[in-house]
Order: sequence, then C-alpha cells, then structure tokens
Amino acid sequence: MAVELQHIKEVMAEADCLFTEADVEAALQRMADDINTRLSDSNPIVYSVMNGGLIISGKLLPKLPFPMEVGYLHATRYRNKLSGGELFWKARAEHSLAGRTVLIIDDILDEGHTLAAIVEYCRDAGAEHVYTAVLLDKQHDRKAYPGMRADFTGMDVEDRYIFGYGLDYKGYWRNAAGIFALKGH
Ligand SMILES: O=P(O)(O)OC[C@H]1O[C@H](OP(=O)(O)OP(=O)(O)O)[C@H](O)[C@@H]1O
Ligand code: HPA
Repeated sequence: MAVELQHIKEVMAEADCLFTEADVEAALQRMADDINTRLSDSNPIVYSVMNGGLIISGKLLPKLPFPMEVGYLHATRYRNKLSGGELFWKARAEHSLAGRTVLIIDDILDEGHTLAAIVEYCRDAGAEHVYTAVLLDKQHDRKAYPGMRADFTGMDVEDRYIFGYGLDYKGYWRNAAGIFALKGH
C-alpha cells in the first residue's frame, strides 16, 4: 500500500526530538576517537549495514584516518515495519574475511538479532576479530542475549520507535538531521 506523503509529513511534525544534530555529531566524534584508539593498527575491513548504516558510516569513516577497506552488507528484518521479523540477507561480504579484523557499522542495536547474525556470519567466514559500532542502543530487556552491547556505542536511547540519521519510518526520514521518536510509540 502506498504511504501517504501527508502522513509522512505529519509524523515528523508530531515527533519528539530526542537528540539534535549537534548531539549526534558529538556522539560520532566520541565513537571515532574510541575506534581510532583501538583499531588504527588493525587494517580492518569496515562494513556498513544497509540501509540504516549508510548515513552513520558516511559521517564516521572520514573521522578515521587510518588504512582500511570499506564495503557493505545488506541484512534487514524490519522491512518498513515497526517491529522486526526474520532476518533477510540481501548482500553478503565480497572480501575474504579469513584472518581479518572486521568492523560492522549500523545505526541501532535494538533487539540485536541483526548484529548477532552478522557477527556470527563474519566469524563463520574466518574473521579473526569482529567489532561492532552503533550510533544508538535502545534500552529494554528484549536483547538477543542478556547484556548485549556493541563494542562502540554513540548513545543510549529510550524504548520508543526511532527515526532519523539512517533510521526510517516506513522507508522515510532516514535523512532527518536528528534522532526523533514517533508520537505515541
Ligand atoms: O537490533 P535489531 O532489532 O535486529 O534491529 C536493528 C536493525 O534494524 C534496522 O534495520 P532494518 O531491518 O529496519 O533494515 P533497514 O536498515 O534497511 O531499515 C537497523 O538498521 C538495524 O540493522
Ligand atoms: O526504532 C527503530 N526505528 C527504525 N528502525 C529500527 N530498526 C530497529 N529498531 C528501529
């Protein structure tokens, strides 16, 4: 069913801004500083998880001034819905991961099934170290396993439906310059 543009505009007009663009940029700089400290000598392959990881990766990578290879993976389990289902792989790694350090960049660790599956996939493909970086970690007790965290996290976010900076609402507002929560969710 086509999404009504008027509805999409209303969603933004009624949303709560949880983090401004300046908050996000500061969080990305903190993440970059941490990643530089820990991975600058590791010659990593850095994978952005499409689609949500696109904006974060584009902002983060120029802040990492060390040798790396860059690519993308595409795995999705929300597919424009508000809750997740089974993970569907659209694109896997093109590089050989054997013996490599891999850094996975995504927008959010929500329940964590997406990142857990990607980490397992990279390990199965022979990666020696697999690191994960997310802008947001949603706070609730529904994680894929208790205590699950990414290696690098920008900010914790409350347990609401979030969009902006790569995160979508029904395919829209990935371009929003801030982190917004859907009214009533
Ligand atoms: O921690 P989880 O509960 O597994 O959810 C997190 C994943 O969900 C979103 O992707 P989505 O499946 O919506 O695909 P998209 O990035 O193309 O929007 C997000 O970009 C993460 O990859
Ligand atoms: O809160 C969310 N918003 C958008 N996409 C998502 N994917 C997982 N959680 C979310």
